Amino acid sequence: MAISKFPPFPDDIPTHPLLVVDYALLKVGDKEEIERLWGAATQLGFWYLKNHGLEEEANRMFDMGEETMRLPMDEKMKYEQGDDGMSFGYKAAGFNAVDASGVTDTVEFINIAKDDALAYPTPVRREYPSTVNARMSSTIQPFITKSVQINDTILAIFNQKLRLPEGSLAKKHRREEFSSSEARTTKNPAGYSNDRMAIGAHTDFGSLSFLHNRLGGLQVLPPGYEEWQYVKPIPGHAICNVGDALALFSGGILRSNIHRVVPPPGPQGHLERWSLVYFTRPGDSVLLRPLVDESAMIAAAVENADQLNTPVTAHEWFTRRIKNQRMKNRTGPETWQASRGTEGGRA
Ligand SMILES: O=C(O)CCC(=O)C(=O)O
Ligand SMILES: [Fe+2]
Repeated sequence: MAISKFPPFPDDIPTHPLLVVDYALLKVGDKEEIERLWGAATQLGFWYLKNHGLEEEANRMFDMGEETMRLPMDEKMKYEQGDDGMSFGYKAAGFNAVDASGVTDTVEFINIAKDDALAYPTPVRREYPSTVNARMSSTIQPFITKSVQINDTILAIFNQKLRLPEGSLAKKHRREEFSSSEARTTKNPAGYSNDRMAIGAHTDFGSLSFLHNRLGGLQVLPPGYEEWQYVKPIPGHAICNVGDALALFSGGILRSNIHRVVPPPGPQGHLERWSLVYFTRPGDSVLLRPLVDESAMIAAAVENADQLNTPVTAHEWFTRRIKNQRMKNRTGPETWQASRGTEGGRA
């Protein structure tokens, strides 16, 4: 799935520029690059990441996604997420709401638990379609292992910048503890009108998202803006963003920005759109609350930050949000409200 085979992103529609962060420089502790990352994570909460070294793995994940979505629908449905708030597995198009009125989403996706990929061939969270199992060792494990390494490096930088004791954020994302961390390959079929939301406006649930896009369609609503802005895919550049869990841990210093997905713009509009994300999320038992006891900087920030009235565990948080975006669980606009995170002010 080489990016060059797609028509270019149109040059006559406005896009929102993101800072470009060089992962190779982050890895060697380059101070200027760390400042650039910090600026991006605290202002918009989105940035491009170049030199991440995952292009090949990402291409193979797109192949896995295509193979999986080509399976007959009744086969895919054997691995559906279900209505109890579990994220792992297959989600059919139309099974989630995109807004409070109950308009349905248009994407299908397959979510693979980090825990299952790393424990393969022993299923520890759930079972997957044959197309996933066939690529677990060759494709999914390497993609997840490298994504985890990259996100761990970024978390260690945030740990230091937030003046937390060494390893504090790492302890909330331990490899050994079960979590909702997962890889997702998403397909949005062509043919929808350009204002039909593929994925409704949301903040990401977890700590860090690492996204690979080939076509346009991702939009952000930056602070102070009233109109959605496209984020232009750049070859070789991943798009990274902060999720609600890190925003909560940091007392709002790190920003979890609202975003959504619409069909690709202009000459890309007639194409199906594929995207790939690795979501780093805290361990299931971790409480989502500002780390005020561990950092004076966070304690000072927290007074004017969004925070949960009653802290919940990461597991409770994900279950509530995933469950309440499912159409099957919808009773009215309140169900959408119950699926929201920090984007509406106090969560
Ligand atoms: O497909 C994209 O560009 C973004 C997907 C997304 O926001 C998500 O799955 O949380
Ligand atoms: Fe997202």
